[in-house]
Amino acid sequence: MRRQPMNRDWIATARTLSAALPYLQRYDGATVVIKLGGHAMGDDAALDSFARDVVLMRQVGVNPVIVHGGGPMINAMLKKLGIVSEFVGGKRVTDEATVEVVEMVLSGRVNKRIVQAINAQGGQAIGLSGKDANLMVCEPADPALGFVGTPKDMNAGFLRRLAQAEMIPVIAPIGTGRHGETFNVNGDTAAGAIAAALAADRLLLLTDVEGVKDAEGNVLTQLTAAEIRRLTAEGVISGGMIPKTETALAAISGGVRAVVILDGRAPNACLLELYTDHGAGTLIRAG
Ligand SMILES: Nc1ncnc2c1ncn2[C@@H]1O[C@H](COP(=O)(O)OP(=O)(O)O)[C@@H](O)[C@H]1O
Ligand SMILES: CC(=O)N[C@@H](CCC(=O)OP(=O)(O)O)C(=O)O
Repeated sequence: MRRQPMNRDWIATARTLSAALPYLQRYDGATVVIKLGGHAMGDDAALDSFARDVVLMRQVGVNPVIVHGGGPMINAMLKKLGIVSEFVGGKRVTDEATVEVVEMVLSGRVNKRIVQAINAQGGQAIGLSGKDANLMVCEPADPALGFVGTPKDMNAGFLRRLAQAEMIPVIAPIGTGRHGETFNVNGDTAAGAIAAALAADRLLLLTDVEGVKDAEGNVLTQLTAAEIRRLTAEGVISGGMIPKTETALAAISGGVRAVVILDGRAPNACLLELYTDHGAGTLIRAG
C-alpha cells in the first residue's frame, strides 16, 4: 500500500463501504440465486466483472447459486448445423436433435466459461447440470414443445452441502427425466425452481433490458402479481419476458422472498442491487 495525501475518491470509497454495512449484515448467510441470461453474459470483461461480484458476495457470507442461460449460443450452433428452431411463449420447441445440441452447448462451453471466470477471481465454482446428483428431475412441459422439461424434484440438500463447503454452483438448465430422458429447461424456469427449492432470499434474473417496461417503455420499479397478469394479457410483456415474469410469480408462491429482474450488462448490477439503497430493475415480492 502506498501512502499519499488524502484524496476525495478514497474518501468516497471508504464512505461507500461504510454505508454497505447494514446490507452486508442483512445478507450474511443469505441464499441468492442469480440467473445469468445468454444476452446478459456479454464479453470477457463483462463476465469477469460479474464473476468478481459473485466472489465478493461469497466472501461476505452470501451463498450464491448461479443458473445460466445461453439462448444466443444455442442459436449460433443450431445455425451452423442447419437445424431450424422456433420459440412458443418464450420457450424453444425442442426435438431430439435440438436437445442434443442444447445440452452440448449449455453444459459444455457456456457452463465452463462461467466456472473458469469465477475461479479466476479466487472463487471455488463447480459446474453442474440438472443431471448431476439428480439436481433437477423433470417431466415434459407440453407435448407441443417436445423435450422441454418442467422441473419436478430438486436436490436442494446437495446444493446446501456445496454452500457449506463454500463452493459456488454454476448450473446449466438441463434436466434429467424419470426414464433417462434429457430435457431442455428454460433458464429462468430452472433458476426459479432452484430458488424455490432453497427458499432463497433473493432471485436475481439478469437480462439485457433495465427491467420490465410498460407500454410506453418506462421501467417499472415494482410489480404485483395482478399487474404482471394484466401486462401479459395486454401483450406488453411478451417473448423472453414471459418466462421471467412467470418464474417470478412461481418463485414467490414457492417461498422465495423477492425476485428482481435487472440489467446484467450494467457494471456491478448484483452489488448495486444487494448492497446499496439504489436497487436496480424491477422488484417483485409477495403480496
Ligand atoms: N415488457 C417488457 N419489458 C422488457 N422487456 C421485454 C418486455 N416484453 C418483452 N421483452 C423482451 O424480453 C427480452 C428479455 O428476454 P430474453 O431475450 O429471453 O433474455 P435472456 O437471454 O436474458 O433470458 C428483452 O430483451 C425484451 O426484448
Ligand atoms: C426451453 C428453452 O427455451 N430453453 C432455453 C435454454 C437456454 C436459455 O434459457 O437461455 P437464455 O436464458 O439465454 O434465454 C433455450 O433453448 O434457449
